[in-house]
Amino acid sequence: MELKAVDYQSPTAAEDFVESLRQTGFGVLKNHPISKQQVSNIYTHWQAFFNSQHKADFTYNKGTQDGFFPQSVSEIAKGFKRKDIKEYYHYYPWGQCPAELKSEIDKYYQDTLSLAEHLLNWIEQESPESVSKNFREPLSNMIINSGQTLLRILHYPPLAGDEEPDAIRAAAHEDINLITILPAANEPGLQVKAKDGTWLEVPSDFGNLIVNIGDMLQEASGHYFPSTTHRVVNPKGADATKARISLPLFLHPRPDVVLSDNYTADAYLKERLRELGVV
Ligand SMILES: O=C(O)CCC(=O)C(=O)O
Ligand SMILES: [Fe+2]
Repeated sequence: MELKAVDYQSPTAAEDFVESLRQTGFGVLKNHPISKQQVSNIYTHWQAFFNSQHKADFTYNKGTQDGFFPQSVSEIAKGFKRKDIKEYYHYYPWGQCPAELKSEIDKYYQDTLSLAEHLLNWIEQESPESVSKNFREPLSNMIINSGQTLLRILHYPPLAGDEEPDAIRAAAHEDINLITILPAANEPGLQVKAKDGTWLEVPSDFGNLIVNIGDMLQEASGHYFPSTTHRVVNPKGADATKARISLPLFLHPRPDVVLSDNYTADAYLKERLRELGVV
């Protein structure tokens, strides 16, 4: 298995991209409409935020889950015991946000949301009839005005050397949502699990956009699209002293969207968050 970047402008882009999602759960796009300058500005500004004490003023709200999550409450992936070596901020347009960062991050959120609608149309259009006939509404419709779509700004601090031996930046997991859109981070480390169990590097050339299938689209497609396990490994050697910032947008359906005979989006999310011990 190999992950090749698909040219967003190519006449066969939809077909090539969806074929990659089907085979690997991941698709990589180049030559896409998200501005690199915008992404690199966000990395710079949020790195400064994570470096400042100001972040503690935005500690997450327990009920609504928006705001800053310090390393001490960072996630433990399903089936793992160690906390990931990361801190992060959950941005929702309705949630708390430092005033000086708001307009930039909101623009990115809205731009990427529009791109997501387009990519969900590609996915639907390229799905065989036997799969798409089970979608209860157009996929791109599911994310409109959902209020649940989450932009996570992740900061993986430089390694200090005193980490617990088996702790990693992000332990192996699957995403819960429909699809995730992620600009290549400023440092490598993201890996995806191939069907044969080996770990493959996701091409991290700055400017690539990485898209992956989450559990909700796997469920809605009757497992036609695989929600693939991925992780972020620790840097070695000289890279250990480098921080890494990444910016996944987790596209969530409206809570009332019916995913399958077994689940609405709301019931699915609650079940998964309970398993993770988040609610
Ligand atoms: O940091 C990354 O590259 C990926 C993060 C991720 O997989 C997640 O937060 O779900
Ligand atoms: Fe993930």
